Amino acid sequence: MSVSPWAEALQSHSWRRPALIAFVVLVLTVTYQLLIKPKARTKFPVWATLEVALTSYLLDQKAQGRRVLSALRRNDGSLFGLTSWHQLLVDPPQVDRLMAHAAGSITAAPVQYTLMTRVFGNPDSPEFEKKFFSSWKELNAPVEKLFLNDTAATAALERARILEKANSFVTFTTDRSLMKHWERSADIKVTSSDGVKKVEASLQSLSRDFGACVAIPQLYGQDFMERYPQVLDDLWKFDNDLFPLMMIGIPEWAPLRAVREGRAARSRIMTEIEGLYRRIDQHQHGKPIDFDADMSDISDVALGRSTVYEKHGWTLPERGACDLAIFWGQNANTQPVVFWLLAYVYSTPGLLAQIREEIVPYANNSTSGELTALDIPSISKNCQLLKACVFETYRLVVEVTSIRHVTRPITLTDGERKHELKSGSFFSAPLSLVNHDASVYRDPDVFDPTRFLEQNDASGKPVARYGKLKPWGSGAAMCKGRTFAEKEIMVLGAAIVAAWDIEPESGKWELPAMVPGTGAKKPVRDIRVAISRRKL
Ligand code: HEM
Repeated sequence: MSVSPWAEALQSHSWRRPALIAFVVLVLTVTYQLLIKPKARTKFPVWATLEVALTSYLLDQKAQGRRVLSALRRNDGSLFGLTSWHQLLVDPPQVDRLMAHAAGSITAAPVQYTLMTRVFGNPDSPEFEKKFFSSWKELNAPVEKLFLNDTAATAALERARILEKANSFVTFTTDRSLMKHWERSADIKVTSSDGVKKVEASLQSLSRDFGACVAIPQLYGQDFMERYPQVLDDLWKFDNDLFPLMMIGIPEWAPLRAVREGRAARSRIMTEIEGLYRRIDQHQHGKPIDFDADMSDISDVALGRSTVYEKHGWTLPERGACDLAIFWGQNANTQPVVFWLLAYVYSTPGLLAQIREEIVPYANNSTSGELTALDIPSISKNCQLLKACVFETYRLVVEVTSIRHVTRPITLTDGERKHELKSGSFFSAPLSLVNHDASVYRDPDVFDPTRFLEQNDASGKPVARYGKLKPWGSGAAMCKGRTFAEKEIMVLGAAIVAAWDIEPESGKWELPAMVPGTGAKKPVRDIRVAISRRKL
């Protein structure tokens, strides 16, 4: 989860004006905050979000930007920051050392608390704060057990009936009531040319919602999806409209349509998750279950979190609001990455054929193109070119800033210098800044998965390695869903590539420009494509 969705926007030249506005807002906010001298600083300040964005933008301007920053910043060396309350660290080896500090010195909990209260709709009250800080570690444990553990993540994907779903990626129907859930927002049209039946669709909506329909039941069960048909519309409305505005401190009462509709979507999601946790509570206490709902496939994540919520006295509405963070975190980055991966693989000349050759032992088709077998463990283990494509997609579309609160003073050795990070301050590491640096990645704007392929010394075969890429953050608070996310992206990518031919409706692949998202970037427009069963 990145909290600097505007950083990327500021890196494009068309955003210079917003950069200037952000700078002015930043200076005013810092001055205001310093003047009123707030007592507690347990929340990540709004002005620091803007500071991350502005600093990232200026650093990307190389010498010129660094000159401006040098004039403004408080420290020198690898630290950039206007105040002693928030410093930005840009040197990757330093970041790794700093992030390796024990939990007694740095923590991500106040950052999570900030998101909980600023974005996910929880009350910012002393009672809630106490409840949150006493349980957040315990609440993360069930998430780690399922989404971080290799065997558990693979088993979850094996339960997700991906083969069957991938064969119905498009169903060649225009009757909305017969469509699969993921087809409903893709503006489907059924056509045929040269005797081949095709579906015209919006690729981003289709692939993003397809991924969400695979993932969400692995968290909350199928019944949740069926009981709440608007779930995907609400998720993306909250993610696209409300989340970035809340992060930059727009008040909830702001008379903006995006805020009003985003809040309504958020409130519907929270109510539905609250209803789910009521049923889980009934199930766990042997009581009659609302609607006699099917509870057989609710994940151990939700069951385990329910136990922790109960232990710490969370009310049902609080459970709904808190779990929104997990629901959002499970989907907000993963599903856009599935879209971009497909867009890159289908549009890069020659790559589709190479990937198909690589996955054929693990994703078999019948002569009519339908998938007949999908070997999930082998795809994530053996398909190194596909994995390199996923890494290259992360590099191009995932924006990451790790943020921590300092709980004990830290002395940072920075070459000849020593910096003091004081207790109670925050520091941020904009980890994806390096992803666009031509001295690290040659031709950084080009999609080239081979940059992540290295030769394995023992086998002599190519193997995909992360190198300097850090899509999951750094240190102990690194992403708790990364194993599941990466497997999901690879397997969905493999299944769709194996079963479907996809061509741009315009006749020529043109990938849309990107705008900052809440982590993964979003296309400025969807891509209209024609999809047909793969010709073998
Ligand atoms: C491509 C997909 C994903 C990306 C790029 C991603 C990225 C990230 C990043 C950058 C962080 C912040 C780490 C830091 O502060 O250093 C994070 C945190 C987190 N992510 Fe993910 N994530 C993805 C998918 C998922 C999934 C599927 C889940 C499952 C629920 C998940 C759950 C979490 C949680 C619980 C945290 C908070 C960890 C903590 O504070 O201890 N993420 N993620």
